[in-house]
Amino acid sequence: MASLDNVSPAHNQSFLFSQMPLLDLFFPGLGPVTSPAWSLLTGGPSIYSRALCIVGLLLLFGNKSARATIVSTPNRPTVSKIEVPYTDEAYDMLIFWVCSQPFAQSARTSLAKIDLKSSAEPGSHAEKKPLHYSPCNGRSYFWHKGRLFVFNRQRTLGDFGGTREEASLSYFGRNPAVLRELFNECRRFYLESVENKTCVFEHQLDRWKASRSMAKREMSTVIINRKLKEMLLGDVTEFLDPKTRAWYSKRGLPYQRGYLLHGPPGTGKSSLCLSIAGHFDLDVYVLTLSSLNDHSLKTLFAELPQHCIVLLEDVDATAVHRKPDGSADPSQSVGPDGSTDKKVSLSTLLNVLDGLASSQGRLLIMTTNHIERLDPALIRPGRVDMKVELYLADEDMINQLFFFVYNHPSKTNIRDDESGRIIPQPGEGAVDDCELLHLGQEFVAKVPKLEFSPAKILSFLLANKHSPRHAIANVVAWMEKLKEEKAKLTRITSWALDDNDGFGDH
Ligand SMILES: Nc1ncnc2c1ncn2[C@@H]1O[C@H](COP(=O)(O)OP(=O)(O)OP(=O)(O)O)[C@@H](O)[C@H]1O
Repeated sequence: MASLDNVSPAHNQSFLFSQMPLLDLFFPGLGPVTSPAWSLLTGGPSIYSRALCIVGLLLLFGNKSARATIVSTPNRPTVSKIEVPYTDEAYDMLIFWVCSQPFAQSARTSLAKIDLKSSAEPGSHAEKKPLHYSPCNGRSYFWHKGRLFVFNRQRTLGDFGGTREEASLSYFGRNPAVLRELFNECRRFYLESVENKTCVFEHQLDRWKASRSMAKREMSTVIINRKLKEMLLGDVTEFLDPKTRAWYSKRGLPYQRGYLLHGPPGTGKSSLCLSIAGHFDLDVYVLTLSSLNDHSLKTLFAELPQHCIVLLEDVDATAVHRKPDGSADPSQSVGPDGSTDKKVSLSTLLNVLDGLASSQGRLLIMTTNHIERLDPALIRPGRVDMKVELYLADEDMINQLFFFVYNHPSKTNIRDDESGRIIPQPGEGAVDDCELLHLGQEFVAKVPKLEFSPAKILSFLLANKHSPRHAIANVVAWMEKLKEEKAKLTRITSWALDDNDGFGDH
């Protein structure tokens, strides 16, 4: 790939001469004038000014056909074009590829954003918040594999104060296969960049949009009851088996499966969902019911791809109302604060979950801290096929969490070639396997069972990650502190309630 802007003058010149027969093909009559013009053009400061020179020369000296070509470019039928809607993942593929190309760096109009994906090391003030530029609101001309293309991206003000974007890729030729080949290249480039990552999609109005991609979370990093984990993995594996799909299809059943992950905060519900996505290489589509209405919910379900996870987090927080006669209220749902301005009705939610408008092969994962608050219709078999309860840490989980922190694979892999023993890592307070086993037992003995969430224990261990002995020495004091904080919080809450009551009495 080469842009007119980003090649050294000498190289640029020879490169451009190699393109001249091609220019002749698309701009009949251009050949005789290009030769002296190239030397002028290759020294120009930007692609824009060079493009202007070309246009000027053609209009001045070109024959009738060349002038006509310029005037109607690039909307003439001699130009092939692919348009890409903003809300499609193809848009991300194109923009991602474009931004990696040299011509993007010299675009005259760009969109500047903080580069959230930058892997720059924190610390240096000068390198904080690096910027990322992408061509915008204008045409960029570029050469790719000996052909001239045009990238065009327009941002306009959309409905409700938002921005609308659209992009297109054009090619000076009639063969659409050339454009498709380039687009395929964009697709491959994009897919390579998200390999070993889990892509998360969120909705903007009633369209899905890729919001982030994150490193796949390994199943082994989520510490839950081992049998439960095996059962869950087995169930998903069987569901995603192509034979199961055929089985569903023969019986005319919607090919989809629902899971409810429930349990106290910090027990790993969201983490488990992400690790399932990582393990089975599925993308996650996050639904936020509170920002949707019936119509957008239906549209979003209709636009789900095959084989994906739909995640409905904290589903109790947007409980949907029933009518007094017990049927699902078609017009209202209630937010956690009791307000009735949310617009997804229970009946519509149940319908979309039943799969009438849904994709084939979707896994629905709902999470909640309060299963008792959910409408029974929402979690009846067929809509939720498996309920997975996650607990506060029991003995086995405390032990697993301890080993997860101090015996991480990255450390155990570093072994002495001859003895096979772990080589202590400097500054890590490293201990050998046997000692770690004893320390683990000591730690487990000090922590009460089913009292702390895995999130809390993990956070404590991470604060002591360099030394398991420190963790053991500090764990009792840590638990005392947590208890004190909890008691303080309870006092404040009851004081606030008493105060409110007292105020109300007056
Ligand atoms: N069982 C677990 N195994 C490993 N890490 C866990 C586990 N539970 C929680 N964590 C860690 O604690 C943090 C919070 O976990 P997560 O958000 O998955 O919990 P949750 O149950 O979804 O919480 P909430 O109900 O508050 O949304 C994450 O950093 C996660 O890595």
